[in-house]
Amino acid sequence: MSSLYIGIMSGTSLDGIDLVLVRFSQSAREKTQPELLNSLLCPFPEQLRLQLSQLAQSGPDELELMGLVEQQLALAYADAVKQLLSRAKVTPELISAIGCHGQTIRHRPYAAFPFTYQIGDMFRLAAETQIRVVADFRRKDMAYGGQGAPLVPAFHQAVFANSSYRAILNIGGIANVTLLQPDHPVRGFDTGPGNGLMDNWIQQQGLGLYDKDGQYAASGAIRQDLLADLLSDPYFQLQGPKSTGREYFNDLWLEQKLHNGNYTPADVQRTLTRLTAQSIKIALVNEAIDELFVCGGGAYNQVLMSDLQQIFPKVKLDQTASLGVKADDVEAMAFAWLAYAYDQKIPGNIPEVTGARKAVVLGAEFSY
Ligand SMILES: Nc1ncnc2c1ncn2[C@@H]1O[C@H](COP(=O)(O)OP(=O)(O)OP(=O)(O)O)[C@@H](O)[C@H]1O
Ligand SMILES: CC(=O)N[C@H]1[C@@H]2OC[C@@H](O2)[C@@H](O)[C@@H]1O[C@H](C)C(=O)O
Repeated sequence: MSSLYIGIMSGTSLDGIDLVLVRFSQSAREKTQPELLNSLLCPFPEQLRLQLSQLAQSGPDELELMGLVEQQLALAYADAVKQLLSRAKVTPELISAIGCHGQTIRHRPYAAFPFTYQIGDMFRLAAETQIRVVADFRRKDMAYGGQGAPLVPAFHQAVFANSSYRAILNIGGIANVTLLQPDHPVRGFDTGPGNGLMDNWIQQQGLGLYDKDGQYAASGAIRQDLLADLLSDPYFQLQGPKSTGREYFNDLWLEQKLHNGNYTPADVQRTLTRLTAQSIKIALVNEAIDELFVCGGGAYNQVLMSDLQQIFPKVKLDQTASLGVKADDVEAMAFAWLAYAYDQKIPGNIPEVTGARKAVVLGAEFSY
């Protein structure tokens, strides 16, 4: 028995929608490797990207904007699904479900009443595609006292674990790491900023949406005083479980750190790149990892990758592509897997990772 699932991830970078078409065979309990059949990245229309970015921070009339944006987002997801199906030459009735992350617009695990919001009208997505949708994966973990993030570690364990001490590092807008240590419970947490601060900074300079291959950072120098200031944030010293978001590591956070410092824009970009690498080192300082596999868009930033190799000289550093899954596809595959896990009644969270009181099946179903 095999079944087809679609995974949809649109993450904190707001670069667009990552989709995958995956085949699962038998039960996931039998360590079946999910087979990637097709994938697609659909950039957000500019207006939608700007609105999502606006919603990720406090502003006027947020509810009205959220209502409008949720519908447009669902339509953008549906359009992307149709493109994927036509590329793969597969019809909707062959798909068991879409696992859709939705778009995080607020993540507040440390609020008096912790909450997390992923938007996108999943009923509209189901109706538009005529495929059932499994979504809203984070809130059940939170209901059991967890952070609601990160959720990918269970998938990383299912697909990437072997007999060496492996860390899987996702560098998206925010960065998160999974520690796959043989004979130990899986651990994982958000290390802090990934590409998000770098993206914001280069956008402010009017030099594009992101620092392609790290070329802009390469034109600057690391400013040690600024780096020390950035690393003085208490988040970096917190032990896991911990998670964060771009409502914390954002322009305002950076502005406060830059205050009156006299840094060239290129030096700031270079220092932010080092910040991502250095904060990952702080998180892993007591871990004798053998291998570090990187996924997420940050895997393509050559300056960041070479910083990581410099900081972890003895560790084998590579992209997850060398394990068979392209850097861009890992998160979307994880959400296809979470939908599959929902159908198989397999818990999607790991209590050691999120801090939840127990492992539970995550998600909710939206029928068409
Ligand atoms: N060629 C490249 N060079 C440098 N950076 C790149 C390149 N390609 C992508 N990126 C970076 O990767 C980002 C997108 O990464 P990704 O899609 O993994 O993030 P996300 O899934 O939105 O975020 P998160 O994992 O936090 O939810 C871009 O915003 C950009 O900063
Ligand atoms: C609340 C939220 O959307 N968190 C994201 C974000 O992006 C990276 C990091 O912060 C991670 O914790 C999480 O995404 C991945 C998919 C996760 O849950 O594992």
